[in-house]
Amino acid sequence: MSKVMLIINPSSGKELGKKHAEFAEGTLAQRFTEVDVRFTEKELDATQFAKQAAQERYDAVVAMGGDGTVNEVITGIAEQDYRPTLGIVPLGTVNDLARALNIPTDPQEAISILEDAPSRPLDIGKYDDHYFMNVIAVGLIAEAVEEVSVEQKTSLGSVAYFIEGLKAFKDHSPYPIQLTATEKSFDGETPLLIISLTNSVGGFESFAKEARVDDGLLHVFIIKQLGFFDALQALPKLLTGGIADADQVDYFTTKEVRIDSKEHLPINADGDTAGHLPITVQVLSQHLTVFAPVSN
Ligand SMILES: Nc1ncnc2c1ncn2[C@@H]1O[C@H](COP(=O)(O)OP(=O)(O)OP(=O)(O)O)[C@@H](O)[C@H]1O
Repeated sequence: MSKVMLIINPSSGKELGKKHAEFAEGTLAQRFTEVDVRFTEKELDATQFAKQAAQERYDAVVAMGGDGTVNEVITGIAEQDYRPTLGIVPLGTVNDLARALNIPTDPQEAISILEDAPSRPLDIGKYDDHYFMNVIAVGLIAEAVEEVSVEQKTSLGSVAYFIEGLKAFKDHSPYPIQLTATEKSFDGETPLLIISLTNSVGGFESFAKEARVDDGLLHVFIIKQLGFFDALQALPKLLTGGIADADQVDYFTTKEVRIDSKEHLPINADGDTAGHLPITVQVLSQHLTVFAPVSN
């Protein structure tokens, strides 16, 4: 007897959740004896469903939705002693965790893989009582997220955020940040600070090319003051080479970092605004297991 809970956000991405539900249920039925399908109706439903799946010792919980839905599912199981294996069917715009795990961004293909994909360990991050699976950003990205319209997001995907971010570089002075970790301290100004668990940030799969999903590390990028054209020149590196070795970037890895500011700055976690500084961010090394194709 094996049980899986399939949690679907019907509003994610292009609202394709209902269309893919039947195929997903059928595919999971090849692997598990019982498939419990739940549709979310509002914020935190996915967290509550996933928590219940952990408490009732389901073998697996599959999140079908955008990064917000996957984050909610992870939040639901992270705190539990018994944690079901996670499955992901990406329906959103960015889908960073799916990219990092080599899970196809085509929903049908991602569903097919769940029939027999092996599981592998997965790091997640924690700050205060929040969890994240991909990225924490402080600074310009928060502005960019608010400026991007739904139409831009649908037609341009992650490039829309980059364009809005570039515009914001022109209009804003950098933010005062104090950062403290065993490996490094920083007290200065930055337009953008990024802490990543995986290689894919904002849909750019080469952003943190050193990062592995189970390396037990936070990858910290402090972008130094940039002009608009410096930022534009960084684009090829973003698309292909990774930005850790760019002149305008301070990069290090750690397991825990505290970030503070004399300003009341919002933070962005996995693409959504979530709380304010100060925060202490830590990695929970290999805290979850996740179904994913055999990685390269
Ligand atoms: N039935 C629903 N109708 C509207 N909103 C919902 C529903 N169920 C859940 N939600 C909310 O939708 C939020 C966003 O969902 P999600 O991130 O999965 O999709 P998305 O925004 O389209 O994806 P992406 O950000 O990758 O483009 C969830 O955090 C949740 O609060």
